[in-house]
Amino acid sequence: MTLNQTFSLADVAPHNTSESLWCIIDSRVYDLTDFFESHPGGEFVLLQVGGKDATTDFYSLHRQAVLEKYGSLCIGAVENEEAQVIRPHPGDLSIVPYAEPAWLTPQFESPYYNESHRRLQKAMRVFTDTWVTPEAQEKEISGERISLGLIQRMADANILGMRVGPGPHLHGRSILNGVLCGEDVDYFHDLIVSQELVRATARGFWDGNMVGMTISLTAVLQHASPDLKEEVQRDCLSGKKTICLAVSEAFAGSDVANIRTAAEKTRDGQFYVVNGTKKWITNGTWCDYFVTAVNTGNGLSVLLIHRSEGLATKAIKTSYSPAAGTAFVTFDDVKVPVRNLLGEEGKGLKVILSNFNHERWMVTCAGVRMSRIVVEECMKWSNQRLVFGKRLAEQPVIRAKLAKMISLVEAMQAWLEHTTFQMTRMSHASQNEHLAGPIGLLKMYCSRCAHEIAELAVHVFGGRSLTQTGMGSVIEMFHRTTEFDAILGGSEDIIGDMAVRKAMKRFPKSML
Ligand code: HEM
Repeated sequence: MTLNQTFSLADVAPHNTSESLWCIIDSRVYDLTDFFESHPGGEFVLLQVGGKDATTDFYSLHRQAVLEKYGSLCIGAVENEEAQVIRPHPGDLSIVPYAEPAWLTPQFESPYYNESHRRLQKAMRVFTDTWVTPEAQEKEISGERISLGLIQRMADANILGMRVGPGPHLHGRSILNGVLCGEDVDYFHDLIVSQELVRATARGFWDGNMVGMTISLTAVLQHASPDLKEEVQRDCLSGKKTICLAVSEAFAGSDVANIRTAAEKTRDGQFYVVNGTKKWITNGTWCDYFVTAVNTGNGLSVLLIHRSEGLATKAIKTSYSPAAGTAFVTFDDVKVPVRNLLGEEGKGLKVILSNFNHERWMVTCAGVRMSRIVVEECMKWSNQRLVFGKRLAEQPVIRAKLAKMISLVEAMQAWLEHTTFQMTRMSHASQNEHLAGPIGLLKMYCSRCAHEIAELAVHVFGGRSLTQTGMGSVIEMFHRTTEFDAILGGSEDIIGDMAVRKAMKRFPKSML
């Protein structure tokens, strides 16, 4: 893009044919001569605006990001005119109403966040805008796994460690080059990392971005022997190796107790021999370690299995991007040293359940932020789209949909923050005792709200919500994938039921 050269309106006007085609957008002059034949919206519309100011037409159909991408078409600026459109920079907060949670809105205060949270949010936003979003957008389409370069970058900044939540694994580590000490990390920092990373708006890539580690490394940190824990923590948090959770099977999803993958001890008692299959294993196509639920004959047990002879993975085609690395895993006489048992034999359910709260809460953090991004998209579109000669937002029916969406997202964030605050005040054991029910209900509520927001957004965007490119692409992705959150980490019906059963157990014995 060059703005050194300036043109008058009279200079631009003659360039209105296919031989030389210029137009003005927001005080900048674009030479479309070599572009108009490949324009995704067709040649005709561009020939119509040749030599003219096309600002209104352009912004009723495109986002500023299109101009950033095609910046090389810009040949200069219109003399004595100022640009009106705001050009975002990495790290910027959105100024669209309700696009940021209240604590990031200057007029409001929050009791939950201190200066360290604000520093982390700023640094995470710059990191996501600069390094994550460009790769996420590319890989979501190509379906390739996250690059080793980005994993390394996250490892160096200790973002990988942050993704497992607060704890001793972060002690002695500096987060994002001194923004925060690992010892000071709490669940609000954890929430910020999840909510900022998901802004890359690429659902398959988001799951591919180490979600497998988030939901499985914790089992190793809490239940492995000290030397195994040390080894795996070092491998995973340095980005050298990757790890995933292998629980669900064709035979057993939320009914974990029905798992058929079997582990039998060798006669010398040195190894388990594992046989069976696992299905829907996020990141499984490329992971090195598998935290695997197995049937040891005396109940459910959990083994840390290294990718080794007899372990094969195959990609499963799902409705979202293969960048998530969703796998079908086969274990064919895989030999696993007994030291790789996590927790006690036959008591694996405890190991699996011990991380479910954090997983469900993390899924909720991301889902709430994605819902807010959808609200932002709808607000922008309603403001820019002209229909029947008016902005979409001038139609009361559209405003009613926006009101519904905003109120849902604000309610979700408020309940999420309230729950997060309780987490900061409880030990891991107390969380398991007192928060399993409330987190289950929170997740259920948020996945229902997201479902409703997706439906409303489709109505606001119309046909554009069906296309994977252009203005409605975020809505298309959200509508296609948000329902996953009702399933991941436990189906919403089951966790809702679990929450009520837990509450009924605490019901007073005497009649009321
Ligand atoms: C620098 C100038 C322009 C560039 C680089 C450009 C680029 C694009 C791109 C990349 C798309 C695909 C959708 C998207 O990513 O948003 C698109 C769609 C479209 N463009 Fe342009 N465009 C330009 C100017 C214009 C102008 C001035 C008009 C109208 C007068 C126009 C009309 C359209 C239409 C009708 C579509 C299809 C949109 C839809 O159905 O959602 N474009 N353009």
